[in-house]
Amino acid sequence: MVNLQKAEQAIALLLEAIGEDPMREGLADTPARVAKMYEELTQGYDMNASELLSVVFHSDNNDVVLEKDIEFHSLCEHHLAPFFGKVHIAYIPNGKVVGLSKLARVTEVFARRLQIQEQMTNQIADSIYTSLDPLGVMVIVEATHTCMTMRGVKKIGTKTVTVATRGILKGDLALQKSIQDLIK
Ligand SMILES: Nc1nc2c(ncn2[C@@H]2O[C@H](COP(=O)(O)OP(=O)(O)OP(=O)(O)O)[C@@H](O)[C@H]2O)c(=O)[nH]1
Ligand SMILES: [Zn+2]
Repeated sequence: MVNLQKAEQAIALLLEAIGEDPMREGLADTPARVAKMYEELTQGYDMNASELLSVVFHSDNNDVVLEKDIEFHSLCEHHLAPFFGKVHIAYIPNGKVVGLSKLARVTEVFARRLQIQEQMTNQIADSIYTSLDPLGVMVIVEATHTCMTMRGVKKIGTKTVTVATRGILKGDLALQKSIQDLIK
């Protein structure tokens, strides 16, 4: 849970630090707004992935299930700058499948935190691998980091791609390739 009062004080201090007057008309409500925004952007800390993935359905299918192009927004833990893009989640069921919306919800659980992209990718893969006990999981995340585009090296157009594989997908390059082809 975010301590809203503390967050408001911090934002007012930040405004002062950059030479602004936090009491001027346009900024008077800004500390409260920004505190609420951080509450929303970090609500993943209060969400539980294994609870979300506890409602499963029996299925004899053991071919790939892919939910692709799940959009996400997160905050990089180094600069508190947004990074955003798409998550693609593939898994090979082993008797259990989960409602498709839950894959998007699991993405929210881990995106709505201070993150680095590699860790977010691994956390999504691990939660599905642990909760569904599938034969394999592959998670691919493609993102733009505003800490690299609007500041620092300012390399507009750069994308970061991270991959996490679990189970039989770890060593099976042919299966990995067929999932990548489905994503294209
Ligand atoms: N591996 C990884 N690095 C990230 C991620 N988000 C931001 N970074 C990087 O974190 C690094 C932090 O580097 P520092 O040298 O401590 O910070 P900095 O001086 O602000 O670095 P510059 O961005 O190069 O100006 C930068 O290279 C960022 O590009 C992420 O999700 N994963
Ligand atoms: Zn950053």
